[in-house]
Amino acid sequence: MTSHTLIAGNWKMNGLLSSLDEARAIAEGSSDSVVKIAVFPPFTLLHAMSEALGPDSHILLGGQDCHHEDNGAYTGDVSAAQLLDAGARMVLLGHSERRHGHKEACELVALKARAAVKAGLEPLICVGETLEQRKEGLTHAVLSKQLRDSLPDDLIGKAFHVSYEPVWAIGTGMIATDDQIIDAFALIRRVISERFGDEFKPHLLYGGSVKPDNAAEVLRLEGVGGALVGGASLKAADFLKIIHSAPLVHELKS
Ligand SMILES: O=C(CO)COP(=O)(O)O
Repeated sequence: MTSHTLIAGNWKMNGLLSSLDEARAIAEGSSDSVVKIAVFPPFTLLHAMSEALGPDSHILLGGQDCHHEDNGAYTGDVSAAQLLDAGARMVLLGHSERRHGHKEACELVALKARAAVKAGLEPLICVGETLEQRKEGLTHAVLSKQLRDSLPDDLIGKAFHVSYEPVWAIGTGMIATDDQIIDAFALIRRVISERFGDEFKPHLLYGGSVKPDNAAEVLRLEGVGGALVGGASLKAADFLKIIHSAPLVHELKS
């Protein structure tokens, strides 16, 4: 069984209205690609980007986080329904910059995932170990716990995605080795199929220092269904090179 490769760009806290030109260039440069493409701009750009790309754009948009409640007195937060309203179809959850920078626990990520699917968004849930945890031989234990506790039962039967992003590979230029990625993906697939059943095969992405010159190698690895790209998604020229180096489809392994 095959599925379209998903190439997603996480703009993090980057981008002003002037950056919409990059989004337009990404759309124009990929109009003939069957690779699934997603961009996660900051909240401030979501609606403007949705308008700039138009209602029939092949680029899926997503928020970088959402609150777990539908609405209420949560100053500074954004709900899943508000993201949808602004043009998002997806939402990033549990990114390590939130798990570590904002001390977000797995249980909170699970509540957010529940709110996301309830609102009709596809969550893209990130997991990954720190360098310390890897050095201590805890990678499997950390990933298993994050997957077990961050994925609510509400995801059963719903479209969602998981990205393996080793914390030490994010923004460092130090991409994980093929063996490290293959090993982590085998574990992630096993945990997800134990939890959701063999039939269920979400997109599994790799993230962490994916660049135009290493994307093809990562994306050809067994079971890698796409990439979640940070820095190299900010410039259309770089992101398009990654999109064009991706296989159009990948095998879904059980
Ligand atoms: O955090 C990431 C994507 O979510 C990866 O960031 P970089 O591609 O900049 O390493």
